[in-house]
Amino acid sequence: MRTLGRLHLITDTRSGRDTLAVVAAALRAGFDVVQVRPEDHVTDREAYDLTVRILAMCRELDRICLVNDRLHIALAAGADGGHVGADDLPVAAARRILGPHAILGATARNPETARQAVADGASYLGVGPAFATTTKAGLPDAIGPAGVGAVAAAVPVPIVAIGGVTAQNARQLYSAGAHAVAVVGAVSGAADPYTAAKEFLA
Ligand SMILES: Cc1ncc(COP(=O)(O)OP(=O)(O)O)c(N)n1
Ligand SMILES: Cc1nc(C(=O)O)sc1CCOP(=O)(O)O
Ligand SMILES: [Mg+2]
Repeated sequence: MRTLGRLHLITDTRSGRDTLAVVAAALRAGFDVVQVRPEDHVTDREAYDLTVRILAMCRELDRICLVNDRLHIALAAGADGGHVGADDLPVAAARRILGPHAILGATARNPETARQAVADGASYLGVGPAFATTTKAGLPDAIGPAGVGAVAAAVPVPIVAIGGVTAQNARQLYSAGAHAVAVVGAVSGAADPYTAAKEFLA
């Protein structure tokens, strides 16, 4: 299994932005992982086409490409793995589908669910919301760096902190024990996504 990088871009297919241009900017700036996260209304065909194009961009720069929720698309496109949460396939089922070598992320918001997800086959955990976010509705309250750190201390796999992450607050999450941060709005919603992505590298 490949080493998981420390900066993950999650695509934003909502904003009317050019998703591919944002991905290109983030990769050029040095982001290590792209998670393709099509909105629920996006058809499988559209999601597949988007994944194939983003995967090609990742392959060119030897970066990792994951697919959120839709594991059949991850498999069909030949992506490096996928990510599942509470409303998706159970982690053990996702592992069976992706096979033993794929990267499999699972959302975990506390140490107990984190331990279970790892026992079921997760190779990394998405932990959040670290800070308040408007990108996704219906999330629980932010758990802060301390909540992220509590999960990191409970499991031996990399923790990817998500939710309200900016270039300014990312350091707090790494210090708390996160291996990586995952970002939507701070890059996709920026006037200049390349400059915004570069700020994370600093
Ligand atoms: C790295 C990372 N962490 C958490 C999530 C959220 O996954 P999930 O809870 O399944 O919610 P959706 O993203 O599917 O709306 C994630 N995608 N990535
Ligand atoms: C998709 C998602 N999942 C979260 C979770 O906590 O599970 S937070 C989130 C959205 C993150 O977007 P932004 O970087 O713009 O805050
Ligand atoms: Mg999901």
